Amino acid sequence: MRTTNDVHQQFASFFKSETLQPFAYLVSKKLSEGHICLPLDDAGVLNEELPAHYKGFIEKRERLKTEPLVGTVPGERQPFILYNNCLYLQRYFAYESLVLERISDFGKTEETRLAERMESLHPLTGFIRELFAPKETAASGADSRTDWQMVAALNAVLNNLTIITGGPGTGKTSTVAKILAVLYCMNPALRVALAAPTGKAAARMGESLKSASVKPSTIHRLLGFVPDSTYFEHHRSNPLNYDVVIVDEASMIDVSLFAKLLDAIGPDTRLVLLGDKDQLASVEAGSLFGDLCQAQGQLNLFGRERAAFINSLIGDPSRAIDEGSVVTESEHPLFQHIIELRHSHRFSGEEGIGRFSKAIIARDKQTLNDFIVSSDAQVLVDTAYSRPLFEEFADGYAEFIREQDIRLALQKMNRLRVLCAVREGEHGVYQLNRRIEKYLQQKKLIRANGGFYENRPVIVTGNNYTVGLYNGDTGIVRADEKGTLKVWFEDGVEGIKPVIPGYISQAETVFAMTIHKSQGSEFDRVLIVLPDSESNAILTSELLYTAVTRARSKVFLQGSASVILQASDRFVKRASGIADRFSDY
Ligand SMILES: Nc1ncnc2c1ncn2[C@@H]1O[C@H](COP(=O)(O)OP(=O)(O)OP(=O)(O)O)[C@@H](O)[C@H]1O
Repeated sequence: MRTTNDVHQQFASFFKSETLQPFAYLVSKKLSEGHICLPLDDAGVLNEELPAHYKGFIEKRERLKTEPLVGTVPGERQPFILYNNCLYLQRYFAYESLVLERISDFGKTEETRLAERMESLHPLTGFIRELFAPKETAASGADSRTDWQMVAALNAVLNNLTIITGGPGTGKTSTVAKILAVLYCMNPALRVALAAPTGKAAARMGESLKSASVKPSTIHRLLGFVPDSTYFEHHRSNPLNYDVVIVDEASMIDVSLFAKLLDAIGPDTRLVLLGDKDQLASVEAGSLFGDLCQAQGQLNLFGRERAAFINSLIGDPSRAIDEGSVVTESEHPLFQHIIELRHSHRFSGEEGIGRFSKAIIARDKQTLNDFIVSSDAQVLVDTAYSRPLFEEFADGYAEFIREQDIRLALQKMNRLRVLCAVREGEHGVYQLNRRIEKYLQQKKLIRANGGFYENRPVIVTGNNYTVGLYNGDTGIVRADEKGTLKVWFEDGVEGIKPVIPGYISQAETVFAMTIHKSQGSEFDRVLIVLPDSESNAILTSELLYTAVTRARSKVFLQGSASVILQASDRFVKRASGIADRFSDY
């Protein structure tokens, strides 16, 4: 059997140079772990990751500079690029360069349009203030602090590129609706595109933005997917023909798609990227969204001139950008381009899911311990993996099984989910799906037979463009009026569509799913089941945070105290050189 390490070894063996081989091995290994490049500064760490026969070679890294296959100047067409003491595969260096170049281009275009955009916002002051008037239902205290939603929306009008990050319920969707309202007011013929990295995330964006007349699509579809090619129809020479492109769940975009998306945005198009910087990054290499959010150290900083202009539109000084966020003008291309929404309108930071998720990100052991010892109304931690709790949660699936109406059954099925960190083992997706099937079978709710049995919830695991099904789509098996079993999927906001099981070659049962797969989805309640060994490297604070924030109202968490605390202590630090390269642009 070929192991993953063999693949890296095979890649390394492809190069004849003894100096290059260990580094080629590590670059390949790091890429498979999601890193864009190999930082060369820590010989100890590098040596730890190398197989025994390469030990000692790392000390020779200075020689890389003279290797014929290693370029040291951007633009050089060598298989490897050594830059800022990081070793890249040429292709990934090129993606990173493209992202930097396009961000810099956005800034140059903005400069030429800023005065005109400011001028056209002025007459809309009344409309804007009304649009953003605090809701009476807003959580107490929400009105007496900077209204970052308003700041984000106004920047999105002024900028060509705006990045909006925020945790669950901080109003990302509400802000998008308001950005569109302002832009439509400025231009009633506005051409809008809405997109997300996966079909599921695009569908959820559609549900959240029901009032928008535009149907969100996947980024691949927006860019014009070309079968059997890594290129898209839209790129720099054939840019997207929209006034504004809004992309949700941007933390899931890998470096290659990120670069291609930015490349397809022309000078007349605004791009707004939304996401949660604290969530898991893309499965593929790159955590660009998070890296860009971290590139300046601090978020929500503005120059005096921009702050004064925005504050003049906000009017109310208590909701304006305060002095603490006003700093000396910066040349950084992302300065005034990233806004973090800091107030959750769904969760209080004082209790429940809001407090628990904040504690995970902050690695606040004391608070996590409080939850472990005594649960609250929204978060119940079960360190004993109690069977009754598991079965009670599984009972929730009876609701969709008993629902006759397929559309309602689909909605009910998607109200709850078991989320696993891993696939294999007692607490992995496969065994938990089987356990739930067995339990529901005992209750005579289903008759699981390994195939497409009636009421089997199914997740599609690969794109099928012919049938119009995408990785992550979920459906249920039900008989049609002739008694033929079909898999039914939600289709648009109101509709459903049946697909013959024979057309679905890549699918799994989805009573339980991986946390990775759950990104971009939300459920009323989730049961998170962690493996019982804290040494599992997959358990990170991002993973736990992503799982917990999938829930709208209730989280059940099965895992030992040490596993939970260890997970929150381990965070993914993906290597990319992007933050250090902004000074070149
Ligand atoms: N400024 C506000 N004042 C009061 N309520 C708000 C405000 N902004 C948003 N909300 C409410 O908070 C809830 C969450 O908002 P929204 O869906 O826009 O957040 P989100 O960041 O997109 O959430 P998520 O991505 O986690 O689904 C909604 O019920 C919305 O009506």
